[in-house]
Amino acid sequence: MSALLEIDGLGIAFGGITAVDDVSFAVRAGEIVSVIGPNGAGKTTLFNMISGLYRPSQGKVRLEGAEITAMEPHLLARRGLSRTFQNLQVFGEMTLLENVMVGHHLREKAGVLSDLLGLPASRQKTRASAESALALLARVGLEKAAYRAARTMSYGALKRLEIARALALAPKILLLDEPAAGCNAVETEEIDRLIAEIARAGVAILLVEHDMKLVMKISAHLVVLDHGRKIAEGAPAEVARDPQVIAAYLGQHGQEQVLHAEG
Ligand SMILES: Nc1ncnc2c1ncn2[C@@H]1O[C@H](COP(=O)(O)OP(=O)(O)OP(=O)(O)O)[C@@H](O)[C@H]1O
Repeated sequence: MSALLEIDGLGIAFGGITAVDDVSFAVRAGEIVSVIGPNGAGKTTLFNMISGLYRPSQGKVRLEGAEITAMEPHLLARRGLSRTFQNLQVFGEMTLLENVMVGHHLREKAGVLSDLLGLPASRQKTRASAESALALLARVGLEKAAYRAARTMSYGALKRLEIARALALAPKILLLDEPAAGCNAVETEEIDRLIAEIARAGVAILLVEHDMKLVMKISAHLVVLDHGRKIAEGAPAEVARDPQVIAAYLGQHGQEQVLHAEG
């Protein structure tokens, strides 16, 4: 099976300091790949390059064989790559449904102007996107709260809302930056199940996450960064036994979680 997303020698420097250096790996369709590493290793910077927020100073990104390096995020979304952010990016005063519809609109061909003018085609389109937004909320277990303001929801629910909004772009690959950060154990379990379900439906997932229990349980493949460089990659069990990875990141605690997740 050929790769869906190819990261080829990607790197970037800020003011002469290299944040990410010559990182390469691939993600196949429907596969869950996680990028792990200590704080400041370059994980979010890598995501920002892949998702078109930063222009890399070296290397290329390809989606389905076509080069997409430094392409604007809305064009990437149309090609099937969407992402969530480490910090919540929801609109508190809007309902959950409206929050998802904002994501859906990015994918629509008709412009904002026809919406503002309230043209019939646009009204029909709005109805259609409300229906699909409701279906997406159901997919993340939030359909009962569709008409509640986002600010009234728990943190874990809002993390799932963000995933629903990213799914509104009908991605082939979804980049999730710390989807379980700040979540309690129950919320993390829900996120864990949701990610696995999305991947089963054929959407590839590229994940940055510090919760090693979650990472080890759901990932097919791990990429380990340290000081901007890839120091290891492979199956979770393999990576967990790599002395360099243990020294740089996992330590004894993380390794125990891996062995536990395997068992
Ligand atoms: N816009 C920027 N300007 C300058 N330096 C930056 C910028 N973005 C990131 N960096 C630097 O790049 C390095 C990698 O940071 P990054 O946030 O990617 O790490 P991370 O692995 O995501 O860390 P964490 O786990 O804490 O989220 C850090 O030294 C950071 O200070």
